[in-house]
Amino acid sequence: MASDTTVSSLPSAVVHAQLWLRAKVTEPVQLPWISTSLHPLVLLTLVCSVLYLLTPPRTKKQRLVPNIPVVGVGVGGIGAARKRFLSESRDMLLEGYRKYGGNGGMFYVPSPLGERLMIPPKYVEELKSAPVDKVDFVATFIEMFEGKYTTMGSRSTLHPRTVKHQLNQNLINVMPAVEAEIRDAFAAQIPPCEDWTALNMADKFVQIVARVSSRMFGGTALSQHDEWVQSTINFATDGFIGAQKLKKTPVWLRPIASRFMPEIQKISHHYDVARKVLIPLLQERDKTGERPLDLLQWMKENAQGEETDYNYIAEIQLKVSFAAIHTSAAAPTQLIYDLCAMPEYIEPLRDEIIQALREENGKLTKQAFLKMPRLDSFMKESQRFNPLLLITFERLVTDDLTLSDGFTIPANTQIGVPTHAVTMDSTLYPDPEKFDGFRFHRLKSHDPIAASRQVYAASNLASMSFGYGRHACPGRFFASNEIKAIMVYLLLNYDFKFPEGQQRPPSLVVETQYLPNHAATVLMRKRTPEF
Ligand code: HEM
Repeated sequence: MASDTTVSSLPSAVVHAQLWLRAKVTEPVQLPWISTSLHPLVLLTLVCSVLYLLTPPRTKKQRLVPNIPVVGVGVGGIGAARKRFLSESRDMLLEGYRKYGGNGGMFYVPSPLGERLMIPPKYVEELKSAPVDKVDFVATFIEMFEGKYTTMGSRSTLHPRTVKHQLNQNLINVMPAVEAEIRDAFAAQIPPCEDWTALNMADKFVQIVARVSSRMFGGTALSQHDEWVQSTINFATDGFIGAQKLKKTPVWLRPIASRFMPEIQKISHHYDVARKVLIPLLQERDKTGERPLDLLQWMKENAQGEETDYNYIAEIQLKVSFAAIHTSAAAPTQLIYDLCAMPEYIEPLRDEIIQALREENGKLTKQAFLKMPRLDSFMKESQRFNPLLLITFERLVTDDLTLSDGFTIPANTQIGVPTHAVTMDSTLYPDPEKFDGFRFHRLKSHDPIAASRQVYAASNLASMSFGYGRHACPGRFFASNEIKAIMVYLLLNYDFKFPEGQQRPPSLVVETQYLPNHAATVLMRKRTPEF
């Protein structure tokens, strides 16, 4: 058995993130600048003045609605429960939903952000169209990723509106380039695998998806630009680790501590790379008049006012990579783990793909995708068990908000839907604990009218992995095609299995995130593809 020593001996940024989280979750942050040789009094005065200038206003206090239960509070009180949420949110959400959420009830889950109010579907319908300044999507994101320091989160509408319109209208037009990039990225990332070869596929998929996404963002000028591709990957990882470190630092110290954190410092380097690579590309297009079908060009053409500044477009393009790469790379990772754990699904999926491609002359057309309902179903079932986010539709209610039945959500309440727990509800999903890879395919065949509600990219009250309402993920249709194209390539070109004795590796809970395991390996062997 061979092993991929060149790459697997260099753990990726995400592995670092996971190892860091495991190791440091209880460690206080060390501040090297504290051990200075300045006189203690001078030091104290200096520190106090800087803190006075930099300390943010105190965050407003949350008011809990009486009679709504708070789950998971045990002997250690609310403080211990909030800490527990960091690594046990999945269990706490399942407990809350089973006890109180099932019949449209509400509950709070304690978390470091405060007690989050889990709301029932009837309120989601009403809140999905509430004014954005009252039910704030971006504020939650900024809080979650310490956006004030990491820059994660953006109130720009340039990228959501461009993804929603131009990208979604061109989904099939971008596919040939996506397919070509998948072939190149696999060739670059996966060794020959003539015999079974142990690979860390979680890392490989991050690299592959980063290249494929970059191809859609700006063609080969981006997908073959290694510095850009690595920055798109590390921008997210640095933001994620930086945010986790900051969360363990007292609020009043964050303005200073953030300046000394290597991850936060690296974020500005990623912006430098984005500007260095993207601005000349945009200027070149001005000169030649070239209008390629890619996101960068569509954003350039959609931009208005301050958005037309190429610095702005470059920064936003980097932020799109945060939304697109680790999210989409998680899916094939979870899928290969599921297929290794349940190899009985491999041949039926392969057969379906071969048949669909045969009927479409070997091309991944829109029709070809429609002829792969089992693959779509398997992807959705895999996401039901291992979604990237355990809570979605996260919003901050900024002012007291009274709903049509008279219930008032107090100002400064973080709301959300316990999406994963909802998909484990037996009234919505029969036998929910059973992994049934083709359940959505059967549902679609029995009820063709409701079929669109059962597809991977669907967003409805029973299926909110991509969120819901005006901020529902606009990239989900592209993600669905991209992940399918990767799985088609994988299933046609490789056999795969777990090393002897290895079980399906569990996902890692980090607050509301449920991350694919980056420590496991998969044995890969090349096969002769039919197409
Ligand atoms: C499997 C992959 C993906 C998952 C699981 C995912 C998930 C999500 C979720 C849960 C939201 C928030 C929705 C809400 O709260 O209602 C979101 C928003 C967003 N996603 Fe995705 N996403 C994925 C891929 C992508 C891709 C490939 C792109 C870009 C091409 C993208 C672009 C965005 C943007 C721009 C937003 C913000 C929408 C807004 O501000 O209104 N996502 N995504």
